[in-house]
Amino acid sequence: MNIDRRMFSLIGGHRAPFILSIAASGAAAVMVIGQAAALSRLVNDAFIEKAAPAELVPSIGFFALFSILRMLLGWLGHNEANRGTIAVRRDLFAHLTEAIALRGPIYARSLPSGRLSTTLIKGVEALDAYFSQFLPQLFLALLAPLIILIAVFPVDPVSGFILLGTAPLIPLFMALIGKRAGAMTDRQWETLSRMSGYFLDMLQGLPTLKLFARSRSQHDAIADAGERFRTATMKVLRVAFLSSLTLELVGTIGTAMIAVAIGLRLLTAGLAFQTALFVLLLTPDFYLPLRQLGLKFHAGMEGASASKDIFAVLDGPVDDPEPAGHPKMPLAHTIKPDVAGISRWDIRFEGVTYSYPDSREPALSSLTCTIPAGKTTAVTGPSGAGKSTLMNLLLRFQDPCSGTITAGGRPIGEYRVEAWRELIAWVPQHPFLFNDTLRENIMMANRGATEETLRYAVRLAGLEELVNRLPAGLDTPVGEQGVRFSGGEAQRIALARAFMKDAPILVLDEPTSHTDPELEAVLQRAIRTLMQGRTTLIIAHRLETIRSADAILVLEGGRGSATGTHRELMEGSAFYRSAFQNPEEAGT
Ligand SMILES: Nc1ncnc2c1ncn2[C@@H]1O[C@H](COP(=O)(O)OP(=O)(O)OP(=O)(O)O)[C@@H](O)[C@H]1O
Repeated sequence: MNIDRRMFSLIGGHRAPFILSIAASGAAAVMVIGQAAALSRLVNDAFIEKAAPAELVPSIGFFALFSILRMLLGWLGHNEANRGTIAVRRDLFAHLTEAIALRGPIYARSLPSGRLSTTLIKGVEALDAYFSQFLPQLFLALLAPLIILIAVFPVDPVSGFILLGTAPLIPLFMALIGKRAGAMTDRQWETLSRMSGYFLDMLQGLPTLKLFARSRSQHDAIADAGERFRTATMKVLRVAFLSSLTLELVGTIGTAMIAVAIGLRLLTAGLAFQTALFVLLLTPDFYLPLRQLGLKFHAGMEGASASKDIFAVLDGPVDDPEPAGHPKMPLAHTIKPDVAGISRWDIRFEGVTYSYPDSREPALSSLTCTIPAGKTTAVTGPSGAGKSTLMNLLLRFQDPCSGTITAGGRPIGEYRVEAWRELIAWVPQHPFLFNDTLRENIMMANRGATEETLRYAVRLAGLEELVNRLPAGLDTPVGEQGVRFSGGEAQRIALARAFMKDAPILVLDEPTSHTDPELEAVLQRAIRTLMQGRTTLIIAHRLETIRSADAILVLEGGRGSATGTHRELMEGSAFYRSAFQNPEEAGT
């Protein structure tokens, strides 16, 4: 019946509106009894007792009163269920985005394209229907027939027994159908996720597909996925249709049995007309919530299927709420590196090994090295050597499989992830720009910063001229993923963010693509200013950057093959020598 304890747990602190909704629906069921009682009395008095019109007024009044109350309570129940659902959805969305953020970009990238967005958008939407429609209806289907049964039994036990005998058939059939429908809805959900993935892949890779004349085959793949989704949906709809038909049938047969039994007893005068009418009026309302549950059954199924993906995201690693606490790393550039104690903030990798899931070879293997506090360490090595993996481990986008990374006298895993990341400013090679103004894109690094700090960061990042050229200056929208900026400009925006954050640790991935020499010089100058006095880890591609670093780490095949200064490495590392002996040869 799609009642999942974990789904209930999502309601969390928002039980009140749901309880109110169920109570209102229960009270509406009581009003139905009042309505039936008033109407049966009215008809009996008018046609059997031939009462005077004035004597009918109280029954008419009660009937109107119960009808209005029923309507209002129904509305309240509906409204409260929606209110509760909106609160659950808001919380769920926040938990999901928090869980995804905590797992980091490696996790997001490891999922098939579109899966995460389908979970976030369609999944949460499917749960919406589960909470606002299916769940209240489920309780109503349990409560309303029970209330009606309590009203019918004392006045007509025969009808009471018929109702009692037929009602369990409905959940029984639903459970039988549900078993099969569950697997089908799961398949439908799976094909929907795959289809979204194809769409996203095609949109993102359109230039590549065009260039290799493969857009036709991708089009066919989408058509295939669409067809599979259609087939899966039709199967689900067939079962949904069958289930509501079955429930309708049970309801109709039950009503017919009661009508026949009442008719026979009316003929033999074994039953009063008013009682007979009262029971007959209530019978459709007895089956109604159960039949309506059949209609909402599909929403319940879809919600249950979607919840599997949602829980898979929520069940990810959680940030330990009671870890060593907030690391208080001093801003290295405000302290001279030789001050006693700063070396406590050296970042040490001790026997760190990391293997990607489904990978045979570790990306990093027993790496032991130190990134001295307040100094610049350049990391270099051939493609695939593990440089980005090292950076991701430091940023805690992933955790070592074995070995430890320590800073401030503790393994960094003992700090709260968010608190640790607060210490780091990260300038990736391809920074992400959000579809907002330039100001917001820079301010996101430090929401509380003043306009003066913002202007200062813009100047240090060499963005002043660009800002002056923009139509609305800092308030110019950057467009989706920063379409209006070049790669070099986006890099400088990322540098401005880092200046704004003013964090003691700086992690940078030096851009490999060359902009024009003038801009290049601006970028390099900005990077050098930013690095000053901070604990910097830079994935370096240019000899100039590497030479200016305090220490150089050469990675090869996931292992630290050499460390030292430029001069030492020229002598001691074959890779380093071959890569950098010619000063013009900059890239790695
Ligand atoms: N998400 C992933 N899943 C599986 N293997 C991965 C993943 N990311 C990287 N690898 C593998 O891990 C190894 C190290 O990759 P990494 O990206 O750290 O190298 P890199 O030195 O940064 O390379 P480059 O200079 O080309 O960016 C490579 O063999 C790569 O194929």
